[in-house]
Amino acid sequence: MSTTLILTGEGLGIDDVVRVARHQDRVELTTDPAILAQIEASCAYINQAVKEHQPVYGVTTGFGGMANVIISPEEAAELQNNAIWYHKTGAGKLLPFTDVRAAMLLRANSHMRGASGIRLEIIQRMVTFLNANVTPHVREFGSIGASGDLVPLISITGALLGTDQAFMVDFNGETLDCISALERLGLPRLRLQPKEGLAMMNGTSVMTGIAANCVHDARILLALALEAHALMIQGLQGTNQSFHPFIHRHKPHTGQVWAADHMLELLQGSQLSRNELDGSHDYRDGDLIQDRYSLRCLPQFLGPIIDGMAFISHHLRVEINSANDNPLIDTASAASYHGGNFLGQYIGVGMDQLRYYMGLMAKHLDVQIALLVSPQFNNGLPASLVGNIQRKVNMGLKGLQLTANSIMPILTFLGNSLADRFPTHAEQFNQNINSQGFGSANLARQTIQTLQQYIAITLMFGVQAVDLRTHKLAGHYNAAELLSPLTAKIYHAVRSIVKHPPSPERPYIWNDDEQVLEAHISALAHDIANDGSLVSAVEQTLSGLRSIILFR
Ligand SMILES: O=C(O)/C=C/c1cccc(O)c1
Repeated sequence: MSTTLILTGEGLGIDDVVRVARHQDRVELTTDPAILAQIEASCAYINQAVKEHQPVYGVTTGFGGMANVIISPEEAAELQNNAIWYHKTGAGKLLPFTDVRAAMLLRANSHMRGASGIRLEIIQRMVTFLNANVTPHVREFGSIGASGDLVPLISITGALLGTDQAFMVDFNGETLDCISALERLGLPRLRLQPKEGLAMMNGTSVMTGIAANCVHDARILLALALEAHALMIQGLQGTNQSFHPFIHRHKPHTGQVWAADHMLELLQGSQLSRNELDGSHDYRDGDLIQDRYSLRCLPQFLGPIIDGMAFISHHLRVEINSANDNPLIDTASAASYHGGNFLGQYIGVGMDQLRYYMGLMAKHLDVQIALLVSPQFNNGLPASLVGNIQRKVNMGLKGLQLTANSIMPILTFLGNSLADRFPTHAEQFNQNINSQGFGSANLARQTIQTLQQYIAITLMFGVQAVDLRTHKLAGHYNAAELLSPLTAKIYHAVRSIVKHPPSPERPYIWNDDEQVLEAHISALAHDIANDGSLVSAVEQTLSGLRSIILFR
């Protein structure tokens, strides 16, 4: 259901950003007189400072490493408008429009805090663009995340104002130059007044918008990964004893305890996994008395990822609701302060962490797949999870594992940090520390899209494994009858997306030449990326995560 979001500069959540960016929820600026008066007062402060020749960075001086240049009142507006031209230097592919929409929303929200000295008319223009589905073209290279996302934000600014035809937009699916777009919207072209160029470009909104979309997706992938593990544990006939509350009470890290409790919930009622919560140890002929680490230590391994995601989400939310340009105007004290809220280090470090965690998650799932396909470790299932073992020319999920094995190393590679690789010489050594937050967030998007493919594959392994285990235990292949009620939901969702409904006669994959697995991967990954039925099937896991990862 579409709602209207009111921007006040506070209280905006990650899910709000996603609703506007991806689902076209409407946006309005608050009509709260105190907030509007504050915005006006910040503009009045700037105009006065210009008139009185007061030394204020970027208002009556040049920018950055040229801040020693004095700017006269006559030149003050020109300084801002000129910034649009020399920052029109974006390179590479266009950013997804959903990320640019998130960026415009966050820039407007930031300005509503009334500390930036920008007119309401320009803030409103971002909202008009959002509601009319007009999205400026922004390129993937150009920001070092230090003085904010200067180059990407200027692409937005030039389009909003109609500075030149070189600034292009997507107008509801049509590519247009910004001047034609403004005509269609019935809006005049605008010029910036003193400080407004800095207010627009000197902030973290693009990297933060990308990060919000990525964190939303990462939470879904974490939920799906937990459910895939639950399927695979049942496929391997693992025990629930490793998740016993007694164990985790004695090492009560928040994420670890939650993961253990949740695995118990996910496995509850399963007739495939071993129920040993009473402390019994089900000795199996010649087999290990306890599960291997990828099963037994799951809460200890995933716990730090869950806690880490909570940390990232918390700081992302603070950034979303921040004034992040320079200088900031304190109208109550009739002062302006030179600082550096535009340094996107929380985003840079946060997105580095996010990619690192996603890489760890993939590595964990990859080893679970390896157990499943290896008769030495899979507790009696066929090699490579072959369905029809009567047919010798049948290799099962061998090719699928190769694809998984080709993706996992890329995900762990993408887990490398970027924030520590900053150029100290940037912008005449003025921006000599910089966050690389924009680059890190762009890499995070790549991680998310790659992991969506990987999780799709993981689910295919989980589903085939539980069908084969069901056959071993019950003599038929319909795992839905023996799975825990919670994991039966994701099982059904997978079977329905790949258009292979459960059957007592045969597992998901019987003979190699009966289906194109590539098409299955693609259909499942598409469903995940679009919050489809797989995401609905794991709602209980998502809502559990919501309780410990700040989800708003
Ligand atoms: O040092 C600062 O506060 C800002 C540097 C800056 C801002 C805008 C455009 C630039 O080229 C540098």
